[in-house]
Amino acid sequence: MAEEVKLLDFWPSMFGMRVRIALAEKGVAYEYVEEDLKNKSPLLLQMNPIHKKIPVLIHNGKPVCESSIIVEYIDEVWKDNAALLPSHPYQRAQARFWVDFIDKKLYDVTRKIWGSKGEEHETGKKEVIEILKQLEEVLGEKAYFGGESLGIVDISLIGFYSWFYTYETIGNFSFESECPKIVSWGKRCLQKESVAKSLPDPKKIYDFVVQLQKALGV
Ligand SMILES: N[C@@H](CCC(=O)N[C@@H](CSO)C(=O)NCC(=O)O)C(=O)O
Repeated sequence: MAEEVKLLDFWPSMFGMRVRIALAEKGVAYEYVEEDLKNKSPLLLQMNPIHKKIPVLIHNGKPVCESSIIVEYIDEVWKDNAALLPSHPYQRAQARFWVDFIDKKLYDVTRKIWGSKGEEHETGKKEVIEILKQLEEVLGEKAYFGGESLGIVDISLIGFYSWFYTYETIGNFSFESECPKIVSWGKRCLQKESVAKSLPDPKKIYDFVVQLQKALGV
């Protein structure tokens, strides 16, 4: 039976971008299915009945949910190409720690920047910069969080980089002056075709968020 790979996704999602990049890094052909999150498809509800969220990878009819779990699954199934996780158990544990840090910390505080005003908005800006400065420390002088090549931590963070223009424009600040190493790391990642073809135009994300703010009455 021919291998069937399908990705239920939503174009501005930094979580969906992770899976797109992982599949591209591995050279896996797949069917991209854009979801309307205001009117979720029966397939999404069937394949992810617990969270009802994207991304969902459907591999030969079987769903895998949660973006960082999907990236690890892709790394384990399509072993031949670029490894996305380190091979040494301790280094794998460290990579998973920083993926968990990004998941626990970054999404909620970035949402404060575009999803709220006043004190909450200002707090969000400060917290995002603090988190990115912590990640700058982790990156140090390495080219990537994965060392000499893109790894799961890079893949987990780079989707947020495509939202930087939105955060800076709405928040009226510059990541370049706050965390220059993260900005140059993002540009470096975008030199890779697997990243460049998976991340939307930052200005398209900004236009989407402005519409979202109007809809939410922000
Ligand atoms: N922990 C999960 C988060 C996915 C998610 O929030 N998906 C959003 C779109 S991106 O913000 C989603 O599907 N939202 C639909 C909903 O909340 O109903 C992961 O890493 O895959």
